[in-house]
Amino acid sequence: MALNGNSCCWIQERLLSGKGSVFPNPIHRPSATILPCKSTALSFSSSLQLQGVAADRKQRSSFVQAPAIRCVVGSLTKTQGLRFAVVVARFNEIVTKQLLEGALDTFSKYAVNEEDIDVVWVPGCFEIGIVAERLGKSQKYHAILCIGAVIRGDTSHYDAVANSAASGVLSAGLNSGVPCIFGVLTCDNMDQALNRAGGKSGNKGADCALTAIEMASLFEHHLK
Ligand SMILES: Nc1c(NC[C@H](O)[C@H](O)[C@H](O)CO)[nH]c(=O)[nH]c1=O
Ligand SMILES: CC(=O)[C@@H](O)COP(=O)(O)O
Repeated sequence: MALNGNSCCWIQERLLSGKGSVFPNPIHRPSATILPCKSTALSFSSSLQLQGVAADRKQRSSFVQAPAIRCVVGSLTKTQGLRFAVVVARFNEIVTKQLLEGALDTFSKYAVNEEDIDVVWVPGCFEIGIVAERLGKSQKYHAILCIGAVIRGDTSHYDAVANSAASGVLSAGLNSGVPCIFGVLTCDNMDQALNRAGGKSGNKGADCALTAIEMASLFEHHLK
């Protein structure tokens, strides 16, 4: 088990303090050799001698400090300088304009500068993917928010449009390397759609704007 400088110093401190060994259990000695950092090599060997002394005097109860797990998450409060494109479908505009309004309100609430937001209108959800990919590849934006509403009709056309929209947005993100957020409603009727565009079920456009901010921050502040 290779240790970093911090854990070597911790082990040295623990041994010198006589608080028992640093191995979790005498019978479970690590098979790998502990590799102390060079600066503590000599003092480390004397520490191991102390370990024997300490062990004679006290019941061994010890633990090994695992290296800290690094957690990475995008921020919702570090939006300065983040640029966004919003691709919105005109089809079912009574719904999509409310999704767009929810998204823009959220960007404003989280201090995204208006001059850092571009809105691009397309005819329908089927056209979102190719436009999102073009915007992503332009490298002008930190995230692309894709907004639309696919509402079931009398035929299976719904499935073609809904599935194409989803795969189009996914491909745009993967191909451009810029987060593309799926803010497309897929509903059985207009009531379901309106309820999710500012009605009793909230506003999916606002929700996805938050996702866009977090992903833009994750990529810009942590994954470069
Ligand atoms: N039925 C819906 C459509 N249909 C149009 C397609 O998106 C596309 O514009 C057309 O097939 C030409 O390529 N679009 C929606 O956004 N929502 C629908 O419910
Ligand atoms: C999702 C659609 O394309 C749909 O609105 C078309 O309606 P229909 O299936 O009645 O032609």
